[in-house]
Amino acid sequence: MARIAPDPSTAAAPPALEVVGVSHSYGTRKALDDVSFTVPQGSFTALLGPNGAGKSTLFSLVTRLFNVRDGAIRILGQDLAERPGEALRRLGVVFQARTLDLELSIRQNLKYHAALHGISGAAADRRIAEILAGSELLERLGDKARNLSGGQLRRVEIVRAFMHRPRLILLDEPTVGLDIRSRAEIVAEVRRLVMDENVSVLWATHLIDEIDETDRVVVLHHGKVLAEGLVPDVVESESAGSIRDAFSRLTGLASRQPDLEMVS
Ligand SMILES: Nc1ncnc2c1ncn2[C@@H]1O[C@H](COP(=O)(O)OP(=O)(O)OP(=O)(O)O)[C@@H](O)[C@H]1O
Repeated sequence: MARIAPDPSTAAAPPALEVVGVSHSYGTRKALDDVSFTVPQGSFTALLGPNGAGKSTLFSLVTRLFNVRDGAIRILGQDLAERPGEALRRLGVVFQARTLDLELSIRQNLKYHAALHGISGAAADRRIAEILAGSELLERLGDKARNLSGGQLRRVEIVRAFMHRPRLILLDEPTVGLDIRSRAEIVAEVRRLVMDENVSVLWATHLIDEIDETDRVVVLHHGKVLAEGLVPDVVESESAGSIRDAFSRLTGLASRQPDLEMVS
């Protein structure tokens, strides 16, 4: 596997996320096979893999929906099995499936989540105003979630994930099912929040066009990590012309497709 050395400037801090030798099976089907990678602090790391690569399984393990039976996962140095409370307190998650209560207003959805993290009414209102400064969603806070578009609902879920000031954000294919404009808005919004709040991101996607030249990328295929590193380094190590080309060389999947939706 092509594994590129991490940026030395971040080497001293514990990684935001460390996945070490993690395997997971559903019955006899191995979904993750000895998976190891890191998300350095302050990085935007794309977890790139086609449908069925194992991305959601990995997210289920990091969020403790499933127990880690083989290997270890650490969030900012805290072992998920040994100190789950400490580790999960620093984590914000946007799952693939929609999880807002459609009968509650946007404000109620955000404040309910804040309350679960011990953030009281006035502090939660201040935090909402802070995250949504300059966004048209500020004017929609009193609207029921059911009256928002799919792209707006996704953006509210992203805001919700940031409410308790996590240090690491996981997003599991957050733009699935959205049109091109909404997708671009969401990618831009997350990148802006990452800069403003100095958080680390693991962004699972099968869409190569969501990956930026400055990102780190972890290529996952059939439950195995095939490459890990900054995009230019992965491209170079595969003697490829682009990350799409590098992905194609690593996985043997065709690179002409606009995305990887149809391959697995
Ligand atoms: N509950 C389950 N029972 C059995 N097999 C499962 C289950 N969930 C996932 N799998 C299998 O595990 C493998 C990895 O699936 P996973 O959903 O983690 O991949 P993914 O990269 O998230 O794909 P997608 O983008 O389609 O969600 C696939 O072969 C899938 O069929």
